[in-house]
Amino acid sequence: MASIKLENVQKAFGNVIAVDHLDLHIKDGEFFTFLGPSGCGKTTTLRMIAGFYYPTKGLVRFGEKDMTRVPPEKRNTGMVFQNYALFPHMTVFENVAFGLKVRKIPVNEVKTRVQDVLHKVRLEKYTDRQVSQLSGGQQQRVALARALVIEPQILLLDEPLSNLDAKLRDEMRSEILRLQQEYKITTIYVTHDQAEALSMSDRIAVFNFGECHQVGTPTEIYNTPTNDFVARFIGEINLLSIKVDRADEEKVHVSLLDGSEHFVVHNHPFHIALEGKKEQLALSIRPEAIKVLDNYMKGPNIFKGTIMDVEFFGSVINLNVKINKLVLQVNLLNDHRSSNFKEGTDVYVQLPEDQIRIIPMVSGDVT
Ligand SMILES: Nc1ncnc2c1ncn2[C@@H]1O[C@H](COP(=O)(O)OP(=O)(O)OP(=O)(O)O)[C@@H](O)[C@H]1O
Repeated sequence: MASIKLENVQKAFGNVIAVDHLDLHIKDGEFFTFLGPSGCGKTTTLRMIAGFYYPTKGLVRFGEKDMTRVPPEKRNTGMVFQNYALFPHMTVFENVAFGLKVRKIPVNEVKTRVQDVLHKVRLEKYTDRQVSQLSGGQQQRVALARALVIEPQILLLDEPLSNLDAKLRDEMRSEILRLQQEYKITTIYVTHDQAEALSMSDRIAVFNFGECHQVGTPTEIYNTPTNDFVARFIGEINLLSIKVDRADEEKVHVSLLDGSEHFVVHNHPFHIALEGKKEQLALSIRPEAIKVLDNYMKGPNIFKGTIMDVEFFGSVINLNVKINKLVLQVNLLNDHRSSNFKEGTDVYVQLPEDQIRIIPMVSGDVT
């Protein structure tokens, strides 16, 4: 096992800065995910950890050891690539044994180690099968076995499930987690799929345009995104451009930019840190945090609106509710009230003040 530290890392390819100002500390045994849209620098970062690329600036450490310019074969990392990169005309055994043979491990030991790892990934019956005759999921297991057989300190997985269909992907997700827990190996998982990231990771780093926007546990990232990019990339969110009218220790009073619609927000310490920020601010609230009231109540953040459309998903119902010029998305669990929600119906909605966060907008304007 090993912890990994990236210190102020930058990687440039000519004029293209693929990764910049990157500081990360991945703990021993952690399942850590790099999440972000295509081209945001996830693979480049993974490759700097594997040693396939050296950073233009900054340091890569395993534990306290400086690994920045150590070649890949001396790093003791196991990597699984998106396209598996297996040798199609070799057998399962030969594919998995390859890395051990390169390391000049004695034949008997190679045999035992390959058999052990094939047992772990449940492929012991396929030892002599050619890789080209395996299904996608089985090939993925061979790729995992090949990475694990060298007993790496660190396991690096680059979008390992993207070539599998939805059902197999679910199966392999639990398989990867099971293996990671069994081997207790520090693992970095690259994906652009938020559901994978949320369900598998101990912690997630969210990337965009070569920069890391937030690092946190899945609940931190979902419940307390630090800006609009993270909020929008993970789950659904209502974002409204606002200005702050006044704030005291407990509450922040805000309104839309044209001065209409006032909101009261519970003052999290986080909001104080936003004072003096250059960016436009947004009020953010998840659609499932908004309540539809049975009857009108007096209180802050209660608005009369009209249902514009209703999307029925069985267990949940998504509404778009128009409040004057605003449209809010409201997601509700399907309960006894669901038949009341029809297009054109008036409803009272409440935005609970402790569920609202004010965040800076770093990626363009919203309502
Ligand atoms: N070898 C290279 N030469 C030049 N530019 C590169 C090279 N590798 C990556 N880039 C650029 O660096 C940026 C980050 O690429 P990277 O592959 O790390 O993104 P990614 O987040 O892994 O994307 P994807 O999910 O599509 O694989 C992109 O703009 C990409 O075009």
